[in-house]
Amino acid sequence: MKEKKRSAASWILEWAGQKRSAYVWSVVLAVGNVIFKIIPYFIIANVVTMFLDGSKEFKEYLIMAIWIALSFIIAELFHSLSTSLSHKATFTVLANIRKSCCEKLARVPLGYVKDTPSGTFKNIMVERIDSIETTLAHIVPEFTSNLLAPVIILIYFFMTDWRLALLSLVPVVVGFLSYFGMMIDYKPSFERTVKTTKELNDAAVEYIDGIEVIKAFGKTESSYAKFTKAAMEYADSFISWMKRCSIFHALLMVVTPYTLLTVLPFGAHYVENGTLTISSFVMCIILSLGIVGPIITVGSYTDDLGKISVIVDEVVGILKQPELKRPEKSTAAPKDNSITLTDVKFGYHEREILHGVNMKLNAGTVNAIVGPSGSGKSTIAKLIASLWDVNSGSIKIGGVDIKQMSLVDFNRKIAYVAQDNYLFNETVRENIRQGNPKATDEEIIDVTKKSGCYDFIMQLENGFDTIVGGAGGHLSGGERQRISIARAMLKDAPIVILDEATAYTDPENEAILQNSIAKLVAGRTLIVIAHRLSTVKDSDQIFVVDEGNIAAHGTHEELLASCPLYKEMWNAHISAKDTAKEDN
Ligand SMILES: Nc1ncnc2c1ncn2[C@@H]1O[C@H](COP(=O)(O)OP(=O)(O)OP(=O)(O)O)[C@@H](O)[C@H]1O
Repeated sequence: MKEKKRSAASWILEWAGQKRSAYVWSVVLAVGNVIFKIIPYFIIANVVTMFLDGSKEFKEYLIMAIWIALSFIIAELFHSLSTSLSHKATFTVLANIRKSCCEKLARVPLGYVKDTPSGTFKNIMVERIDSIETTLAHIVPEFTSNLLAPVIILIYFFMTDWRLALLSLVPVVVGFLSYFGMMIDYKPSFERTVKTTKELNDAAVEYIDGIEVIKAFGKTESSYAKFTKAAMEYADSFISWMKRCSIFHALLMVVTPYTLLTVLPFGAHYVENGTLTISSFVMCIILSLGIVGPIITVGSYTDDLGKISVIVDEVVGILKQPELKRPEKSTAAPKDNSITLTDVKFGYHEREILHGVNMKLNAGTVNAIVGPSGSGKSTIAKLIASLWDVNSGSIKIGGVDIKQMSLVDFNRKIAYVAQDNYLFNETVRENIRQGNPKATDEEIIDVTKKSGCYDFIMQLENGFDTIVGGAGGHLSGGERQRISIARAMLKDAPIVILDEATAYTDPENEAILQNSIAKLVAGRTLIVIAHRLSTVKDSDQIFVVDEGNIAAHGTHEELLASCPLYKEMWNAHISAKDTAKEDN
């Protein structure tokens, strides 16, 4: 059955959580504000009537003036209390939306995050969520009060003189029609601006991320063509929308305020023919002036309500993404750290990449995955690391399907180091500490000594306190990899996956690193993906992947004897090494 679409308001109330009552109180106070804002209209009408009746009592006029002043003060008090409460609730809503999005991104398959340009998430989670702050904080009290005020005034207006009350609505109706004209294709127009804004963001992020390549290839002009095109479309989406709305908007702003256009001549006529008293006429003029302002304000908020609804839809779009299917609590505990893949099939999109992979990795052994580029090695590693879910088949750790394990328990089991592991723009020390937030400074130093990166860290400008730059940009590729390995080692997980984790390291350092890795992972289940076959030839077991299938597995010697593809790759590797030596 198709799930019923929830309204933006119900989502907002959910995100408001404990602060929901603040919104309720904000509305109650806003109603109080309306009542005290309307009272002066009646007092003024009363004053005019008194004056027309010939009253000359100064004291009475003074009391009326004091009541008017008091009403305004009380109305203002209610208003500020109301907006302050709605602001508190709104900041909770914004914080909760962002928290939910962040938590969600950690639970969805990596593919969804990777396939979406990072500018899109940033735009939704920062700018667009921010953009609803003012509206949301003001809309609750002010929309209520501005909607309620004209209704109360109109009821009184109809009781005073229904003919003038109806006539006063003529310009308001024209205003409403103009407003509906403006709103006819509000949703698609606004969605187009949202789309072009996203594209502009993505183009900007891509341009900045790729600036190194752009400069290196001298493509500055042609590469910002995409950005310029996005900027033009962004501008066009707003301009064409504004053009279409401008006539309706002008009508709305010009006609709506003129309730007097009908009330004055007809009122005068009714006084003339004796069907309306002068004091009622004055009252009607004052009431007609009181209707317009709030109606225009309500009109402007409906536009904001539309925006909020589109932004809530975008956030819900993220929150509704299918998650990795994992229980909150593990339903079984692995008996050891062996890994078994049974008939695993997987594709990133429609195209199947792995066509029924079977592997058995014994606990505490060193296992290598080798094969031609694009054959599916990293995909196997990522599936074992649970970054994606298999399409069919199963992956078991110690006899337990990883889908039966909670993400927390699973994460304790595995340390995964990729070729380009992300480093945060923090100190070297804090980046390594992410492997184990409870680690002491001594433990961090110890792991860097064991993984052979202590010396180079000490040579950095501020040693362990050196800030590594965005994505580790202040460090070389090899340095980033070594820090990533130290971070993974600090995690002390029983299963370690190294996916081309030493690819950027020079041969001399690679030997040191391999040595330290061998010591550090002793007793753990290790999976290594490497192009340099000499670094994995001593593995307990080597799996040869070819076009998404396991072509063969065994030790180096066994594969040399039985697997032509492995033999070919080995020979190519040896001759490349020899050529490199000769060149030196
Ligand atoms: N996120 C992705 N979306 C779509 N296709 C992908 C994605 N990642 C990898 N692929 C495709 O899946 C196939 C296997 O890729 P994979 O990275 O597993 O190969 P690999 O053997 O590790 O290659 P290499 O040795 O070059 O790193 C390739 O054809 C690749 O283009």
